[in-house]
Amino acid sequence: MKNKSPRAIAVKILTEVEKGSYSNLALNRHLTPEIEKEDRALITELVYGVVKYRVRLDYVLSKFSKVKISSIHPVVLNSLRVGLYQILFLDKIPDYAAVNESVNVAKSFGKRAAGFVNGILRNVIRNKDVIDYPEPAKEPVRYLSIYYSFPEWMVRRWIELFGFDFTESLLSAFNEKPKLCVRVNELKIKKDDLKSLLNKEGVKWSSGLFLEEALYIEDGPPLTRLESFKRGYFQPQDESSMLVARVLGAKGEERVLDVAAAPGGKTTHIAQLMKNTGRIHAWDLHPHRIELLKETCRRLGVTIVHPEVRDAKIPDTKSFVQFDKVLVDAPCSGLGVIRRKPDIKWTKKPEDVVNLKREQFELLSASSKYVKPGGAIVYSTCSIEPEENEKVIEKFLQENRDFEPDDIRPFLPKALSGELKEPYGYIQIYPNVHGLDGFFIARLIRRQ
Ligand SMILES: C[S@@+](CC[C@H](N)C(=O)[O-])C[C@H]1O[C@@H](n2cnc3c(N)ncnc32)[C@H](O)[C@@H]1O
Repeated sequence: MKNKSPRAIAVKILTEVEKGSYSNLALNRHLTPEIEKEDRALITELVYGVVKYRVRLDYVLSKFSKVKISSIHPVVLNSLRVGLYQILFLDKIPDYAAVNESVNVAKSFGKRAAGFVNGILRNVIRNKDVIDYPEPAKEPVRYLSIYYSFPEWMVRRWIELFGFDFTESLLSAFNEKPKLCVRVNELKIKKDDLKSLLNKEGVKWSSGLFLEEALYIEDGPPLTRLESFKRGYFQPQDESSMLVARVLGAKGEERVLDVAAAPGGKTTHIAQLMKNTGRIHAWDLHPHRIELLKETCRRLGVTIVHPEVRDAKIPDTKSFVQFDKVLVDAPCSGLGVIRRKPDIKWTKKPEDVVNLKREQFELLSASSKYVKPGGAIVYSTCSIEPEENEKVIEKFLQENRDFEPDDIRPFLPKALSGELKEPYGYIQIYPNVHGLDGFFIARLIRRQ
């Protein structure tokens, strides 16, 4: 496909995503520097929009197409989805422009494909205000699954866990476009100085919702091209992820172990809170991810981290009871961060949650051996699934009587600690409640 229009590029990316690419990686590959800022923004919006709303888009298309959706050629289908997404969701783009652009993309497949796309999209425009969706009262799972575009298994699971109303607000929040959040690297720059510098670099920012080290990026050039990024004055990181280092509460001069550390967002935040004193051992299973962690430490000027490629499930007996603080930021389903990674809707399967909980429990159990008596272990995931979170903690506490839940309220901002219930040992963050990525954080103490 030689067409270099933003819609054509979006269709190409979407067709790669359907073959198994992650949308963020495919976007990075195709968003070459010569593409204008506005076009980059449009391509990104179209790709994430179609990935996010695929079920709803296909449902609407199926109402207007005589050909079964599964029989339409992927490029023609993605031209239709891109056109339909603009018609249903992007008021700033006139309907006729959305149709013409999709027709142009489909033209590479011949006149018939172009006519097919033209006919369906024009028909949608005439009828878009009277599209029938399943009735929520009669078919709650099907309705939520189609309207908010989620796999039925996720919707069913969340309705069982949280009820219909909470699930609906959760799905809606997962579909919102999250703002980019960064952590001010106070090891290198004062927050007010970074704000002034960002102003000079043409970046619009706003303050964090809960934490003083957080800033939201409202608009501006791509972050990694900024001098302030290259100099290590900030690190992209969601605010809920920043809560983890806060809850760990490591102080300067302590010995800390971060068993699943790469690419290092939380490790470097811990180092920042320790004022770059003491020692952090940072392990990860994957060598290429440890390289990323080293690079992050270098850029941010963090010097107390000792990275090591290690499987944290294999005991290192000489390190037992050696650490004041241990962090287990466990591999997880990622179902809490769908607003940032919409592919998760389609790549995760119900069995992932079941398989992961075993892995998470083993990782927590193995890591607990390194905690000194009186020391603390923090367990976190970017998931909202109880099996990966409080159930792992409950099982661990049942089998490890030398650990007890700790009160995490002193480590949290007041706006969050107020909502916790006894024994105050963990917090579950939800995007629809807190406006942050879904996250779970628990803190346990090893008895003296
Ligand atoms: C959620 S990510 C960690 C993110 C990291 N803490 C941060 O804030 O940047 C989980 C990490 O666990 C690592 N991992 C998975 N199994 C592991 C194991 N058995 N031992 C050590 N690391 C492991 C993965 O390679 C992955 O980098």
